[in-house]
Amino acid sequence: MVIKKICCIGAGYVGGPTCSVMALKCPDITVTVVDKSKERIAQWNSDKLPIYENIVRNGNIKIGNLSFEEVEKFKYLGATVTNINDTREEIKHRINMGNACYYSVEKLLSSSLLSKNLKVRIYKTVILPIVLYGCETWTLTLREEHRLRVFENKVHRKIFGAKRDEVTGEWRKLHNAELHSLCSSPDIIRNIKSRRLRWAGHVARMGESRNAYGVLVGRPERKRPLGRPRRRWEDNIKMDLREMGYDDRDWINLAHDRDQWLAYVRAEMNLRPGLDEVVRECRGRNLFFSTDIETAIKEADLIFISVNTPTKTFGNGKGRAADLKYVDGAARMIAEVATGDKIVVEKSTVPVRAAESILNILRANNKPGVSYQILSNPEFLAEGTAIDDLLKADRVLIGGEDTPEGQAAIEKLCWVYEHWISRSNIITTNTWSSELSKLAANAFLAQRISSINSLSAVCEATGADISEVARAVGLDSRIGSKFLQASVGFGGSCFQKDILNLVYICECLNLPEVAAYWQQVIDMNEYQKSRFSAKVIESLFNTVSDKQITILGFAFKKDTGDTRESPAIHVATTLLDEGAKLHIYDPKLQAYRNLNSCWTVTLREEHRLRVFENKVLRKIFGAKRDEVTGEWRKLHNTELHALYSSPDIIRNIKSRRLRWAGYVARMGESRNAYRVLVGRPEGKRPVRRPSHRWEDNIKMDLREVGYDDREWINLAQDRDQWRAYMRAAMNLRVEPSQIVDDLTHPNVTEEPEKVKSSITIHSDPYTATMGTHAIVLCTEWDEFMKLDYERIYKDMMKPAYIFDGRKILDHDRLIKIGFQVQTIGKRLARPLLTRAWGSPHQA
Ligand SMILES: NC(=O)C1=CN([C@@H]2O[C@H](COP(=O)(O)OP(=O)(O)OC[C@H]3O[C@@H](n4cnc5c(N)ncnc54)[C@H](O)[C@@H]3O)[C@@H](O)[C@H]2O)C=CC1
Ligand SMILES: O=C(O)[C@H]1O[C@H](OP(=O)(O)OP(=O)(O)OC[C@H]2O[C@@H](n3ccc(=O)[nH]c3=O)[C@H](O)[C@@H]2O)[C@H](O)[C@@H](O)[C@@H]1O
Repeated sequence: MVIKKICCIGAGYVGGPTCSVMALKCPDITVTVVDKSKERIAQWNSDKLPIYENIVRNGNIKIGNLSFEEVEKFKYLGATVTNINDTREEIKHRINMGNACYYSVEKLLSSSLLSKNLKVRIYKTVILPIVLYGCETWTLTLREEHRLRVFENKVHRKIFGAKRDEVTGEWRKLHNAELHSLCSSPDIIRNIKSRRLRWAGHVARMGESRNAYGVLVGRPERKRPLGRPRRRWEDNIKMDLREMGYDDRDWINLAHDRDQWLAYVRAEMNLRPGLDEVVRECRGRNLFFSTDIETAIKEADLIFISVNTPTKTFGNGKGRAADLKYVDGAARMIAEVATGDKIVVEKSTVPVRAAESILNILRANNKPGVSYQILSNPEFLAEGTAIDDLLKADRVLIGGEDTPEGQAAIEKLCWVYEHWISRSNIITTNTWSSELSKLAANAFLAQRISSINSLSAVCEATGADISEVARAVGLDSRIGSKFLQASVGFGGSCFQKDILNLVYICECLNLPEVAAYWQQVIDMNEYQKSRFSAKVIESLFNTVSDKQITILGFAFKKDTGDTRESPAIHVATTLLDEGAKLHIYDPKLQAYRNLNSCWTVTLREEHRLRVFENKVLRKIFGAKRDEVTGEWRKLHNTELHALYSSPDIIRNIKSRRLRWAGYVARMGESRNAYRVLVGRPEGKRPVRRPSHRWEDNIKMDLREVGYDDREWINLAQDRDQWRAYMRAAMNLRVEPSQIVDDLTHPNVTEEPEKVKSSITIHSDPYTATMGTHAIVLCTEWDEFMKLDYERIYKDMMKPAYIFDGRKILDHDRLIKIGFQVQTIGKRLARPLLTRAWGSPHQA
């Protein structure tokens, strides 16, 4: 049996990315990810994935005394330059030249005497330079990128030859995905982007005396013609930089630092695809997201269980043991619907010997003709770098039974991974070792953080600097430098839960000393979070009651939208308990909100309607006295929404639109309105993106409330169901609720209403810090390093405090601006305030 179909139960942080990479790298396998949550599947099937991871006009021209005739195009150093900087023609010409060269060496490329490596080298040294001549100045559009890729794929196809189809036995051309997995070097577009960046840096450093620089920074004087401006070369540069996480607009300054710029040029070449790109490439081809769990299980040869395994909140082992109810549920579902032989793979992190429980469930419900093999294949990816971790995994661990059937199942899973991971990096063990290794890996990683955090307290008490200690220790190759970054404490959905689980297992095995040893890793983390929160309160003269405090960053680490077990929750809760008013800003949680509203087509119209509504509401609720300046001011939009509890104007429109849509859908064919809805225009569609239709709006509104089936007209026939969707659309909150939910969860507070009234979520770091007494930085987002702290300082209450829980800010600069700065594991000189409070944490 070769694996043809894979099903993965659980479309979360593990299931989604893992299967996307599998689909990318295994074009011969169909991968279906199923989940019981309709909303999650709808997001995976939309453009907004549920996980965030982590580019001259008329008239003669006069220069000085010289007059130049305007021409439409001319050749300069062999490249065609046009008057409207249209590089399409030049790119076409270059591809033609490349083709001519390709045909002259075609025989070599298909020769059986030369190795594939040598042929690839011929392509890179003979053909590619001809195509890429002058590419540094190209402005690429998607169409041109496509043409260039088609050319490169043609050459690669010649080099790598045909493939015998496993099903039909016939020879066939290699698919693009197969070509990409055979070709390890960066593709032609990466090459162009990297060269373009190198040239851009060169031009930016040229200085004002040079023409090329003048063209770059100069702005044309005349009025811009109507219509969307065409993409400029500089836009390409900015887009390329943004792809690599540099979103500052002032790239010319960046280019002056040659080393930094070179790092970007190199990074461009090595940029791997993000989650969005991988999903976009595979979805609908061999990657599917669905809620039809039964069919996917029935059809699959191999089933991954990637469901969540949270800490138990009840019964035996409450607060420590892993809750296996979702794993159980998935196993029962498999037992119920499976037909034929299945390999069931535990991807979720589970306690040791969990495979046994799964097997018991499957065997107890055994049906004739069905047999199972259970494998353990834990996942080691980290959020935010999932695709990279999956593509370049240090190791893949597969545990199975030491029986011929068990070994055969291991071989089959190895075969899947061997599509992109070398065999030497695939380790096979017995099932229990594999399960324990996952818990052990997380425990070791968390232990390092707790170890360095424990020493950060010693540093603060002695004057040592934890960064220097970490560096000195980490340079010992036996220790290594990773995971030695002192912080406000580790968070995330796994470290704490997995170590608690390990502790519980040890207790059950009557190994109390081992249990106590690992428990200490968690205790140290709790101590670190409490110590940091206490430092904030103490520094603010031991009271934060009614003080405004800004929390910068709420995710448990940068580059993720996940807030599970985030240390920010601990810090925020402690401050709220002490009566503080919190203003919270997190770039990612904000971005989610922006994307949310992008789902609605006519953003401009929505904006106009909201502006109108806000004007009326402002009149109704009047002005507000500013707490800082004491002056009367207009209410901000967020304040208006907090005061106005009914659904806003857009919700109203969406709900009414759905009501009408249901009505039309039920009209029947005799009515014109119905015919307009279902009819399709006959003529050819004009070339350009089709404008959004009313029906698209309806579909989007439905998707927002979790209905992703395309057959909405059928749904509308059921009046009750339709009404339920209409109501849902009316009550959908657009505001991000994740932070509020985290802080009002019953485990966190007994007074959710009080908490809600004490927190404000901001969409901008500057409004979040306005009039605040202190800033507490909880997540190490890059954006926080680039904020305008002079501006922030001006708008804050004095003395202005910053507590850097991630050690990422330039403390000397902040102190110069006037801030009182506190961080982890280091005493900072505080020139303005010399008063001592008798605390060892105070400098
Ligand atoms: N988040 C991470 O970075 C990593 C997580 N893990 C482990 O992987 C497992 C999954 O973690 P995440 O993906 O973060 O969880 P998640 O909570 O993001 O996703 C789990 C998904 O499973 C679905 N689900 C639960 N029971 C189901 C059922 N019976 N049928 C269909 N769908 C069902 C849920 O609706 C949810 O969408 C956990 O055991 C975790 O410890 C392992 C490595 C990394
Ligand atoms: O089993 C899991 O779920 C995963 O858990 C972690 O991945 P993740 O939790 O996504 O994130 P990490 O990068 O490990 O960070 C965890 C926490 O530790 C903190 N941290 C990390 C490193 C460090 O030096 N200091 C530090 O405080 C981070 O800020 C974050 O709050 C592991 O790194 C993954 O290998 C593992 O697969």
